[in-house]
Amino acid sequence: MIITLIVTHLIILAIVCIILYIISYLQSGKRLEAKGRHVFITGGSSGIGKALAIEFVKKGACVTIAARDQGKLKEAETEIKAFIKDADSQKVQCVAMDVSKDYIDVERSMNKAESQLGPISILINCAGTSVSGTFEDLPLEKFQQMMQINYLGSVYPTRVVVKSMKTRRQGRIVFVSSQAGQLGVYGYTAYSPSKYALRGLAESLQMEVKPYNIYVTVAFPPDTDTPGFENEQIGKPKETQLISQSSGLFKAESVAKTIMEDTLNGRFLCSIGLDGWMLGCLTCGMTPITSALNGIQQVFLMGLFRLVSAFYLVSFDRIVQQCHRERKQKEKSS
Ligand SMILES: NC(=O)C1=CN([C@@H]2O[C@H](COP(=O)(O)OP(=O)(O)OC[C@H]3O[C@@H](n4cnc5c(N)ncnc54)[C@H](OP(=O)(O)O)[C@@H]3O)[C@@H](O)[C@H]2O)C=CC1
Ligand SMILES: CCCCCCCCCCCCCCCC(=O)[C@@H](N)CO
Repeated sequence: MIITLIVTHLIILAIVCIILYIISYLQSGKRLEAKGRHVFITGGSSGIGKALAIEFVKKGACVTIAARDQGKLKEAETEIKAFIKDADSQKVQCVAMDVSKDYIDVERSMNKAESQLGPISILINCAGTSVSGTFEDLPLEKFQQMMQINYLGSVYPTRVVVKSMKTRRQGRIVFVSSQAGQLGVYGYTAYSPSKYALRGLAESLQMEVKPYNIYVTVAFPPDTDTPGFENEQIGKPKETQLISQSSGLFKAESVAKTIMEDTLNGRFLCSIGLDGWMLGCLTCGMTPITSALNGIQQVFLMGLFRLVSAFYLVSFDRIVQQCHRERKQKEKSS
């Protein structure tokens, strides 16, 4: 009796695995080799973007980094060039542009980069910034600024490359969201929505461009030790700090390695770390199933992770209550 039960379960499990394997095979792109490709990275002069540039150069790619500050760009360019393997075929260059202001300017800068290093095969939208504070304390302009830089600043560069990627029937487009684009966090009422928006964009765009052999990846990094992260600490509410800490602090290099691998493998969802993996399974929704292993994990673990999330939510609630009490006490004593 027990043996029949076990065998039946194993058969069902095997069938689920086979189905998910077939689905993932149909949905993911074939691996793209980075060697010789032109990789365009916005926000490539610092933090995660710079680490990505280094990883791609190590793989033999040609890289353009884009950001606003020319001085920082030049410094990063020199740093990245030190990782070049084949000086004859590999080039690294930088372009100064603001991803969020003027579409025509973005288009002009990117076309110029393409005239030098060839058509862009991989676009990484990494330029972004964050702001934290309570909803009523955040200046209203910040809500607009976050959407302008983090969301529209990814729409514009993507608009520039899609047409030529479609014609060439090849390409990868990456959006760097955040774990704060998977769950709302105290203090991130302006930042979180701009990162959630990227996922909506990524899902819709993937459906449109798949017939052209273009694959979209959306990455959800946790706190990562970068100049941007350091800046963000100033004025960050204690609640935001403590809640974010639950998924740890990662190195830009390891975040970049994971993003690069998932991009080259044509994976839609890219999670970093153990909590990132759990969050990815829990919030996968209707995202394309591009890895059989991920699909199987999602099917079998989603319910369990919902239970795990309840414990996290209780601990977040405690943090908020505790900070609230502390603040009240401070107000009283002053
Ligand atoms: N570090 C973290 O904890 C996490 C970061 N992220 C996301 O990862 C991305 C990179 O973050 P991180 O490496 O920490 O950031 P950094 O602040 O270290 O680097 C940001 C980069 O983006 C560029 N940039 C910013 N605004 C613009 C703009 N308007 N136009 C062009 N370039 C711009 C900056 O250069 P310049 O100022 O010269 O323009 C810089 O090169 C961001 O989108 C961030 O939201 C997600 C999760 C966690
Ligand atoms: C099964 C359920 C598991 C749940 C795990 C939950 C962990 C949530 C932590 C929230 C982290 C938010 C980090 C934002 C980082 C960021 O974007 C800024 N640093 C930008 O600069």
